[in-house]
Amino acid sequence: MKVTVVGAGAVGASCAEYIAIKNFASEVVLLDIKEGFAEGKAMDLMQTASLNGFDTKITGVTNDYSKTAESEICVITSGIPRKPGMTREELIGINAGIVKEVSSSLIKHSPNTIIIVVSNPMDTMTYLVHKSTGLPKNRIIGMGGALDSARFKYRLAEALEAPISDVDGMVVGGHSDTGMVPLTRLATRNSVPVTEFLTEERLNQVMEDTKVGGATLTKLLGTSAWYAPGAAVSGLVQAIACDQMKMFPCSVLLEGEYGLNDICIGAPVILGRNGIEKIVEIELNDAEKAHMQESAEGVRKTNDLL
Ligand SMILES: NC(=O)C1=CN([C@@H]2O[C@H](COP(=O)(O)OP(=O)(O)OC[C@H]3O[C@@H](n4cnc5c(N)ncnc54)[C@H](O)[C@@H]3O)[C@@H](O)[C@H]2O)C=CC1
Ligand SMILES: O=C([O-])CC(=O)C(=O)O
Repeated sequence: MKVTVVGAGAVGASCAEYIAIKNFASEVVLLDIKEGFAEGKAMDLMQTASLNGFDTKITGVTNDYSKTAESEICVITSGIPRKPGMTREELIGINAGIVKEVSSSLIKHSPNTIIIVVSNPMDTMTYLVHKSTGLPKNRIIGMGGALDSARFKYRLAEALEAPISDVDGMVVGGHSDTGMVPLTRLATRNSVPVTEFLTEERLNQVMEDTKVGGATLTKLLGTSAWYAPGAAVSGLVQAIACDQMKMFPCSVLLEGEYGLNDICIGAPVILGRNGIEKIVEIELNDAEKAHMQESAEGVRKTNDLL
């Protein structure tokens, strides 16, 4: 299994590291536009192989797409990250051009690849890849919900004073500060709804903390996060590579599901060898449906800027 990661910056390198540590891929190609940067990151990571016990071969290349040929999965992390005080949507001006060019170059050398879009504003960048490449919808996946759900579980565990492994929960909707829809009604601690343990007020706080998870880290770090984003991408890559049929919320082109059309937005999907094997439609209550519609309006506004 050959995987290409475009962008050897914070998220791309973290993603390559987690993929290698999980030891399921034969090769990871890191590609960056900055001369020598991906080569340096790849060499540094390869020097952890004997320490971390992995056999995945990581190579770095400067903008040479011929080295990415026949990749089964390509991850796009190239583009600028936000700075404190910015929204993800403000990145569209620079990132749209990068994502369009990168996806086209990848497909030239790997026509059968599955693309995972990470660059922000992610839902709109995923939609852009759909519109500009025409790849089948099962082969274009946006990563946001897997990360947002991990942050949701972190916040739920904090509120419950429980270990994170006791907690389950999912975030759907757009990957934005206002558009995320954390499904508190369905979140559980060991199969017991968290609503049994937490007040509505505390759950609302969990919800709000989850939605601004990326902004909170951006304020602390001066740039956006990379460890959890890298780990989340590696989870999607592994589910596809190992045909795990695992369920993750991902940004996916909807055609009627959740009452939405012609939009990429976070919804639960099953990931396996063909990429998106199935979109899972769960029954939302009226409030959740309204949040999802509001979230979609936000994503559409950003899509209109393309
Ligand atoms: N979807 C999500 O959940 C998340 C998305 N992100 C997004 O991922 C993107 C990357 O973030 P970081 O890694 O922190 O940024 P970074 O600045 O550390 O790395 C980006 C890399 O992309 C490279 N690059 C720029 N143009 C390129 C091109 N045309 N071809 C190849 N490489 C190119 C740069 O040289 C740089 O090394 C940002 O847009 C950020 O907002 C970040 C975290 C989570
Ligand atoms: O916050 C950002 O800009 C990066 C991102 O998407 C995240 O960490 O959720």
